[in-house]
Amino acid sequence: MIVLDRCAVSTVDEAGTEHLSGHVVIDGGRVRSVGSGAAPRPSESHTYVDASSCLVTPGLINTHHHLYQWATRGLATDATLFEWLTTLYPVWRGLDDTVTHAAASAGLARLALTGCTLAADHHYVFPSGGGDVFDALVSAGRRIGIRLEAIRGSMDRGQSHGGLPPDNLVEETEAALIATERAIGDYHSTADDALVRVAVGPCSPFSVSRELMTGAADLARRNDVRLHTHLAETMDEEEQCLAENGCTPTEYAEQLGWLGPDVWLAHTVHLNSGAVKRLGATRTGSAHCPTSNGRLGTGIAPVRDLLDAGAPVGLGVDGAASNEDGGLVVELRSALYQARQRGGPGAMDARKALWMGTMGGAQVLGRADSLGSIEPGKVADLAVWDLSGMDYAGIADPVAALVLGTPPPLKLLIVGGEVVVRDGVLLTASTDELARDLSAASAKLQEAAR
Ligand SMILES: Nc1nc2[nH]c(O)nc2c(=O)[nH]1
Repeated sequence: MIVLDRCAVSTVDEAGTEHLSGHVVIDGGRVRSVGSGAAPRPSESHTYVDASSCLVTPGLINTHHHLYQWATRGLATDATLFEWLTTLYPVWRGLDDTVTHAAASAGLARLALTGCTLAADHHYVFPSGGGDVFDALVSAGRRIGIRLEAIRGSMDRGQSHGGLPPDNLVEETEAALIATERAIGDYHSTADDALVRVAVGPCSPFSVSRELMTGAADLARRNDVRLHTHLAETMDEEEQCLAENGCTPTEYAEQLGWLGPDVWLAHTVHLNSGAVKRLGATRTGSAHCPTSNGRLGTGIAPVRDLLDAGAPVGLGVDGAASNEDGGLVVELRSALYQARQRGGPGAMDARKALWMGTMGGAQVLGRADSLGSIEPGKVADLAVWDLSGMDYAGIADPVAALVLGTPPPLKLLIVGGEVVVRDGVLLTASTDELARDLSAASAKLQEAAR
């Protein structure tokens, strides 16, 4: 049992309940109580934490990532998405299970250290001869100790079929579907506090055939798991889709059965008003990736419009090859700034940004019944932000300090009642070791690409 006392609490519950001086009691991996004033002292043995000068929020939820890309940061820094991908595909050809494990471990560590308790990772590169890279990803998740939505991605449309990736990087359609179903059987858990869930994720319309898109949707629905892909990220994609299919990417997705409450789409930058309405009406989720969209110069997603239309929207860090920082908390501020650049100062406030990074993400990943807010009975995934010190001195509103101020260090990161980060230090792995393995993995990939 853990008692967090004398802290500000932003519960992110339906009513937006906050306590300027309050407490949270955690028992058996769940929230036992949350409220104002001093914590009731339990009679059972417990760990007492004086969390004054801290803000407790739900753990942040990252709805889109490509963890393997930690091994290829800093390349093609001034390119469009298609130029960036065609530069990186040959490097990713060298990916294997050792590189994936090192990259994913470092990426998950960075996420944990920036407040993330659940990360969705879209792994879509499976080079022949690379060993079991999906297994390496899941094992990295277990090592670092945050929850993982492991998305078994795929590509089957190489250049000889009009796709963007080289032929030597794509899988056969049927083989990709069989491997995806195997990943679900091996790793998916339906428990409401599951540490690992599996979703189905053909990569993007320009790297996946129509057959794989529809086959993946059938497979996911047969197995009752979620569906994920990239959509409407650039105008290049839209132009290609119009030329090939005579419709926009959103219309194409709908034709293939790819809108619905069990689907979430990464980026959704280029949406016309009809597309926004369809995503809202079908409750299709969006993973909004503001930093990556800025790094690749793809545009500003219509997040305010999507929320107003009733579509769930969460935040995504995206792969570290298009977001070298790789941290999650800073995405709260990026999302707020981008919404305001598009829609003016009333388009988003700090609390809505925090909502997107927590409850919005839980909705997008279909886990809002157990995660995303601090309420009795819910799973105890919490970030305890340390707002002591000069950087936060005198900022009256702790939520504004979190979203608009310097990204704060963590006093604690708690996943299902287990402490993963204490006083800014990751407890589950040595960051020196992670850095050493990551450097070796990056060098190995770049060497292989020469
Ligand atoms: N930002 C990204 N967009 C993508 N589209 C695609 O097909 N792959 C990617 C990717 O890795 N990052």
